Amino acid sequence: MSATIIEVADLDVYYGTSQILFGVGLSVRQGETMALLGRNGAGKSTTMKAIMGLAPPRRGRISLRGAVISGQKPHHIARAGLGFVPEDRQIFPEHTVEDNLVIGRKKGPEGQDEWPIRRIYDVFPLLEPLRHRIAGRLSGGEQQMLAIARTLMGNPALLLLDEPSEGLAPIIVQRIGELLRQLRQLGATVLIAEQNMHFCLGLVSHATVIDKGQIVYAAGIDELKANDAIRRRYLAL
Ligand SMILES: Nc1ncnc2c1ncn2[C@@H]1O[C@H](COP(=O)(O)OP(=O)(O)OP(=O)(O)O)[C@@H](O)[C@H]1O
Repeated sequence: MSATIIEVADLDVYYGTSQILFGVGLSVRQGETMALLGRNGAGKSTTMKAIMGLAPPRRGRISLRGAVISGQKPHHIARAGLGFVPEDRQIFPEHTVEDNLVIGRKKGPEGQDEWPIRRIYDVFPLLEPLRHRIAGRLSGGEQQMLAIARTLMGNPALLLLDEPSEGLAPIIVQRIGELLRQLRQLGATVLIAEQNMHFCLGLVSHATVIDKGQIVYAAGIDELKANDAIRRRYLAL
C-alpha cells in the first residue's frame, strides 16, 4: 500500500464562537485523488483552510508524511509541500499568464523540480498560446487552469483544489475534469473539495462526505456510486 501523504485527525474549527468542524478526519495516500463532497455550507472550504493553516484548528492534528504541520503558519505549510488552489483562484490579474506561472515556481520540499514550464505547457496546452495575455482578462475556465498550473509549478506533495468546477460552463468543467484525470495518471496526489459529485465520478479514486461539519462517509468512489442512500441523504442527488 502506498504511503500516507496527509492525515487529518479530530479537527475542531471555530469561526469566533461558532463551531464549524466537529472532529473531522481524513487521509490521502500517495497517488490517490480524493473528493471531499458535501452540500453548500457543509464545511469543505473550512477543512481545506484548516489543512493550509488559514483556519487554525482548536483541536486535532494534521500531519504531512508523518510530520505534524498543524499549528504552523500557512507559508510554512505551503513550503512543507501543500499546494492550495482556493475557490477564488487568486491569480495575479494584472500579470501575464507566464508571469503568473513563473511566480509560482519553486522546488518541492525535497528539492523536486518536476514541473518546469515546458512540461506545464505540455499538460496544459491551452495555456501556451495565452502565455502573453493578461491573466485578469482570461475566461473563468482559463483562470482555473492557470491557477492549477501555477500551483503545480511549486511541486507540491499534495494538491488541494477548492471547488474547481464552480461557476464554470459545463464544457469547461469537462475540460478541467480531463486535465485532472491526466494529473491522476501522472501520479499526482490530489484532494478536491466539491459539491458537484458528477464532476468527481470517473475522476477520483476515493470520496469522503462531510455534512454539518462532520465526516459522515468515506469509501472508494465506486462504493459511493452504488450507495443511493448516502447520495440522496447528503449530496441531494
Ligand atoms: N469567515 C466565516 N465566519 C463565520 N462563519 C463562516 C465563515 N466562513 C464560513 N462560515 C460558515 O461555516 C460553515 C461552513 O462553510 P464552508 O465554506 O466551509 O462550507 P463549504 O462546504 O465549503 O460550502 P461552500 O460550497 O458554500 O463553499 C457555513 O455555515 C458557513 O456559513
